[in-house]
Amino acid sequence: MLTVMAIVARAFISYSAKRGPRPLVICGPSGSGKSTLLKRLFAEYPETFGFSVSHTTRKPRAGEQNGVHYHFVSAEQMSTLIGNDEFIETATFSGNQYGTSKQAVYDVQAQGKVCVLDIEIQGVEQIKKSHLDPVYIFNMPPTVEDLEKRLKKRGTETEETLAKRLEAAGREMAYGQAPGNFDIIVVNDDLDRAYEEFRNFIVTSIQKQISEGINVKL
Ligand SMILES: Nc1ncnc2c1ncn2[C@@H]1O[C@H](COP(=O)(O)OP(=O)(O)OP(=O)(O)O)[C@@H](O)[C@H]1O
Repeated sequence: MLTVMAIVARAFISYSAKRGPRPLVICGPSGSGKSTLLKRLFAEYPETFGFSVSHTTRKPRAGEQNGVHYHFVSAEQMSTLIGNDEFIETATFSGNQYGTSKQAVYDVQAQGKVCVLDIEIQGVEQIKKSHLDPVYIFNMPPTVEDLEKRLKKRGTETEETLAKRLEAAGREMAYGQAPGNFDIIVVNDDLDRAYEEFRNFIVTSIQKQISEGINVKL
């Protein structure tokens, strides 16, 4: 019995090692500070992390390269990919479809980088059904009142979009705090303190993977 378990464990480790480092899912209400934390993380570890290249049905703009800025696809190709369950998350903005494919995440892993996925709850639910096996981080503000203040101060919202974001925040915070949904909940109260907790958790996880033979630069 022990031998079978050892074989299974070894097979799993070698499978993961081939795939590369585990992706990093970061989820949290709009305005909770995900971009702020990620920006600091990328600045501190410029070679460790990467973003996946999304698919889109919108036309390329001048200077945009297929496979670099986006994978540009037709609406028909997009539907086929969706039908084949290729995406972690899809969304529609002003008539165009966008999506993060599982393959795009594997491509980042193959470069020995930790693929960062800044996704919403639906994406988290999708990814839990996949084989991507990421590390899950939920980022939240101390209170919804703080969130409102920060979004107002950021100056990016109309009254309507602000109301929508705050309404979604209540649902998201309940999901984020439900037992078992995330590996860690980082409350973004004081930015320096929150960043330290965020960074230390990620670095510890990467160091563990390195000790298991995964190749990633830290
Ligand atoms: N700990 C903090 N204390 C005070 N303000 C903060 C803190 N963290 C972030 N902010 C500010 O709050 C605003 C929202 O942060 P940010 O844009 O990083 O959020 P986000 O979660 O990435 O939002 P979105 O999902 O809409 O992109 C920004 O103006 C940022 O400077």
